[in-house]
Amino acid sequence: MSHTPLPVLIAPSILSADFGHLADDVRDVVNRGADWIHVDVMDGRFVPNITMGPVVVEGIRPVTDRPLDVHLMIVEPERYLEDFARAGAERISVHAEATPHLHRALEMIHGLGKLAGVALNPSTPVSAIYHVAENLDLVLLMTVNPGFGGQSFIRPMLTKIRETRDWLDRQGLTHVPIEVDGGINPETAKWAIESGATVMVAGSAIFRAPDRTLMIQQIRQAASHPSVPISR
Ligand SMILES: O=C(CO)[C@@H](O)[C@H](O)COP(=O)(O)O
Ligand SMILES: [Fe+2]
Repeated sequence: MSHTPLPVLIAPSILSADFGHLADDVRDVVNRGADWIHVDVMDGRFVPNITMGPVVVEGIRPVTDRPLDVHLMIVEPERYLEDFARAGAERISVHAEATPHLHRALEMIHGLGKLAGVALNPSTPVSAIYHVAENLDLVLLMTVNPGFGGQSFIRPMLTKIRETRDWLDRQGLTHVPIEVDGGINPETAKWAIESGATVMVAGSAIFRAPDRTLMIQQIRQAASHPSVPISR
């Protein structure tokens, strides 16, 4: 199966930014090459952590013209879609596990004029999105268990990335990117890109890098370097 021609995009997760200087950190990663800004919304119910809501999206919206990529890790996401759309999200991803009405949630996002993504936990099979093929602008595959930054990439997710890419391509959805989220660094990005993902979310790797420009470049170009065996 040939690799998708979609460009590799870098989406720094502001979960690892300095919240006391959030605008400065957003500006900084944009100036250093970020394509999207990834916003992790957690409610303390879907995941065991509480982070930020629409006011933060609204606060960073004027800071950059880069797309704000909102990842909702909240139960009943339908209740808040309008708030995030109004706050300035460009894309909104909801977890398949967080709503019994996934199709409706995606239609709501489109009705608000936004791009719709579905996020899947590591344990959720790709078949969870079969019924919403026509409603997808993005598939977000968690490569850690959601809830926290700084965790290690779960390697068996590489098979799931490949399975998802093959399924999307078979549906004629070659334009729909796969975003990977969790434990992304230049090494894991290489594996993920070679498996068919093109949007790299990275929080700790970018915000804690001594040289953020270099880190963004290394993640973007990860797959251009010679293969090394995946160590076990
Ligand atoms: O959605 C999540 C975590 O649930 C992510 O977006 C993390 O924020 C990624 O952080 P790193 O693993 O890159 O540090
Ligand atoms: Fe995320």
